[in-house]
Amino acid sequence: MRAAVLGSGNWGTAFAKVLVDAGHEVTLWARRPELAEVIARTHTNPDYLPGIALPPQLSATHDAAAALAGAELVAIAIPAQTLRENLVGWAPLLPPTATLVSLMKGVELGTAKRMSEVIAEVTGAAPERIAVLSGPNLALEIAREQPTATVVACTDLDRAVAIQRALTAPYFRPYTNADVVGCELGGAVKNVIALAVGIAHGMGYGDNTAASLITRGLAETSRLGTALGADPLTFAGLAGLGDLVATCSSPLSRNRAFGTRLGGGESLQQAQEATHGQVAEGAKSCRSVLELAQRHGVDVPITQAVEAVCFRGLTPQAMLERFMSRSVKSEV
Ligand SMILES: NC(=O)C1=CN([C@@H]2O[C@H](COP(=O)(O)OP(=O)(O)OC[C@H]3O[C@@H](n4cnc5c(N)ncnc54)[C@H](O)[C@@H]3O)[C@@H](O)[C@H]2O)C=CC1
Ligand SMILES: O=C(CO)COP(=O)(O)O
Repeated sequence: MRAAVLGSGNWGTAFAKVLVDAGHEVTLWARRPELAEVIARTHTNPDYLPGIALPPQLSATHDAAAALAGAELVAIAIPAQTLRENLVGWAPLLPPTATLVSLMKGVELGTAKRMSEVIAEVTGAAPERIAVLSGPNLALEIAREQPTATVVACTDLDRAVAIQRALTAPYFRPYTNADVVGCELGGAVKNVIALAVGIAHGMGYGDNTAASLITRGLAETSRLGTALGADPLTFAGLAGLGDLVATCSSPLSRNRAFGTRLGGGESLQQAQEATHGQVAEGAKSCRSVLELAQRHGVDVPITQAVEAVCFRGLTPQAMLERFMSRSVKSEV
């Protein structure tokens, strides 16, 4: 199969390697011509995955038309909030029958749309042609070929199975799921919960606090997802609990690290500067996830508090006090 991966940051680059290792002909698109040149010449991506040897068969280009020509699978891994503007340019170049796979974990600001919804809207592609990949997929671990499971979600299950087969590599094991809404929401909301866990970690709190936030974060994600039509069981799976645990526990997570900075007393701007251009999606998607929840009348206290820390001057200390002083209730 011929595949294009649009976005050569951490995940786009690692995912392109998975595709090559699964036996495909892959071209990686980089926004900056100089990065495309370095990847093509050195078979490394020093800006995002230093020390990782990329397969020499992996092509890299700054020319989106060249990357997309003849592609049967197009995977997109750019910051969620830049998807719409980029897709407008890419849409005329997309092969008409290609499967479009979102690797992104965010909800669009302003519209509160999921990434697959933005793809459908801008490209006009039928939902059956659009798939979502989600799960506990820290890019660096996958680039290091550490055994990892993932989920391919598509409303067209035959297509999900075809993608699953195409992506299977010795260290990468995809499962299928027809619940696109649940898989996408699981991925987007866990970034917000990881910010909360990071904030608590930055304040010096330990594993009880983290596990409490993870578990109640999962409850909040399930509540929102169910209200939006997702299958509640999805949140017990890789795109729910799996990704939440990986992201909230790992020092590799940009969202958790971002939260740790906030909890340690840094401002939003300071934390943003420290990411060196790498994306911490939750710091933006907390606003669109909150909007989505408010539209559907769903209580999302952790998301609401994270949004307030990021944008309304709530202090980390006041955030934790707010959680602990909520009215007592039954767990389920
Ligand atoms: N890094 C990871 O472990 C995983 C990331 N994801 C998701 O994948 C998406 C991409 O994440 P990463 O690759 O990690 O991000 P990253 O920050 O490592 O790389 C982002 C890439 O997008 C490019 N970019 C930045 N602004 C752009 C713009 N305006 N237009 C076009 N390209 C632009 C950057 O140059 C870079 O190549 C995010 O939604 C993230 O949540 C999902 C699973 C795992
Ligand atoms: O989505 C991820 C792991 O599944 C990566 O999380 P971060 O974006 O927080 O690094």
